[in-house]
Amino acid sequence: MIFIETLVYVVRDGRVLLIRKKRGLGAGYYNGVGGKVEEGEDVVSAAVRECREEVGITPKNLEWMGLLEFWNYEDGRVESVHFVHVFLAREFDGVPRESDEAEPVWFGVNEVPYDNMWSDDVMWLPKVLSGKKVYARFDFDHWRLIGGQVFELVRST
Ligand SMILES: COc1nc(N)nc2c1ncn2[C@H]1C[C@H](O)[C@@H](COP(=O)(O)OP(=O)(O)OP(=O)(O)O)O1
Repeated sequence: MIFIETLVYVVRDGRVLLIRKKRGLGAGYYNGVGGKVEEGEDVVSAAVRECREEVGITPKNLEWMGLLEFWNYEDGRVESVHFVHVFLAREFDGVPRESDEAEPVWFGVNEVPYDNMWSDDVMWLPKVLSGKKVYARFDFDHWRLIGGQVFELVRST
């Protein structure tokens, strides 16, 4: 199975908005706000929709920060591939509220709870939160991280 997904990191006043995911893949972990892109939807519309659904806010002026690939293997075969577009939002409308999918929690950008997040996050999220664009690929075995590479994207002139 191949999935196109989004992750949005809302930042304001030195803090980043994460969700504690309540169900589905990664339940119990803190993560950015996001989910799967639906049929016929573009990635920005999907990112905005997920923010509205999961925490009741509308992010504005989303900044594309990179692409992550997550390859999950089971018994030596590819079980699923997830292409995840990452965005920063420095402005939003609304007040974050809890939903049946997610509990929103603000953290200082230097106090992100990496011990309670997907193990890949510490390898790329600090770069994104400091304004760097990234491409990364991570391999998992039954969703246990087994390898990965992270590249910073730079504009060539
Ligand atoms: C494996 O490493 C991952 N790390 C991080 N930081 N985030 C990940 C990883 N794998 C998936 N994600 C993110 C990407 C998306 O934002 C969500 C996918 O969540 P879900 O499968 O629950 O998607 P939804 O559309 O919200 O769920 P429904 O299918 O129930 O509507 O996780």
